[in-house]
Amino acid sequence: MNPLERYLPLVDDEDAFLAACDRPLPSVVRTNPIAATPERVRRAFDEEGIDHEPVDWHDGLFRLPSGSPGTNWPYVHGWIHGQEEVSTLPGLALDAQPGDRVLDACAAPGSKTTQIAADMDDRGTLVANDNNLGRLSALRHNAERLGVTNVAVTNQDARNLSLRPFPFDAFDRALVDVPCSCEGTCRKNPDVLDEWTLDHVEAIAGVGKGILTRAVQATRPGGVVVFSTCTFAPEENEAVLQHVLESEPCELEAFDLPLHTEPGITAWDGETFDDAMRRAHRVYPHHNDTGGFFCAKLRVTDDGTAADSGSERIGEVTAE
Ligand SMILES: C[S@@+](CC[C@H](N)C(=O)[O-])C[C@H]1O[C@@H](n2cnc3c(N)ncnc32)[C@H](O)[C@@H]1O
Repeated sequence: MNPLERYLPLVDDEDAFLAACDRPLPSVVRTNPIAATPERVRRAFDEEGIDHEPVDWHDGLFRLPSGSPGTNWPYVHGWIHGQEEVSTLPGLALDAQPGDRVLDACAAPGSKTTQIAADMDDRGTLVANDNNLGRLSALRHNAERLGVTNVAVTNQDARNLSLRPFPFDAFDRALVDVPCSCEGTCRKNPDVLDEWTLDHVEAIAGVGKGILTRAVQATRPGGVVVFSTCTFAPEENEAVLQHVLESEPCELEAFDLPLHTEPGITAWDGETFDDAMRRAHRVYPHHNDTGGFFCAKLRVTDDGTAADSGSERIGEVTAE
């Protein structure tokens, strides 16, 4: 069975949803405002004869109908970064400010990290953590190419993230872009549907719960935690949020996104979720001709336990 059929009861137009999931996704690049303006990038594309189309809801994004972004010189100069449209949404929700202390708990290869660094005007502290050392090399390369200097790279299991390496005991904001079953990337990588199993969905949802829990604990009261996945599976989305709402001092906050989204759901497969789940956003491919995505914003409400809960530092820390 095609796993996408699980979600037909959730969508407004079943045929349009399945047809969109079957169409290849165009390459998209994000302007890196540390190095260039959207207008400068557009002129560079014109000068080089690179086909490009604007994205109507974000003036820094361009679709490249006929090319891979890594082969043009605006890329080599760090003016642009290949990043799917929906992948820019968590950064918009996080709204990081210059001088903030920000955690990116699952950061590699750094698309969202480098977007957040630009929002911070490359000032403050951005901790880019990932448990996969190989993927962290790609993050370091991207940060260097894009001229990002406010990033500290850590190699920890985010479920036990230690704050000992840092001269502060809580973050102002955290992004939790967890590993997932990646169903929403099927337009780019159809293999994800062939490899799909419910056992994997449930196992990876457990990892998501652990990472989101620790990120909330590591964020100061009043701080913001953004949670995102590229899957439609409620087990990995609403059920993870429900777990954290019940166990940590935080609440779901309403927020706007500049494209068509649907609210998070309040029931799935015999389970019910908090009504506030409707404040989360589901992105279906047929509404904006994008990948699939999920994004929610939590506000930490009470004094959590940001300091280390006795866990040992697991990985190395290197200043970027
Ligand atoms: C969806 S990807 C992150 C993409 C990244 N945020 C970006 O925009 O480029 C999920 C990441 O989580 C990492 N990961 C998986 N389990 C983890 C864990 N327990 N702790 C920290 N990172 C983990 C994976 O190595 C992977 O790089």
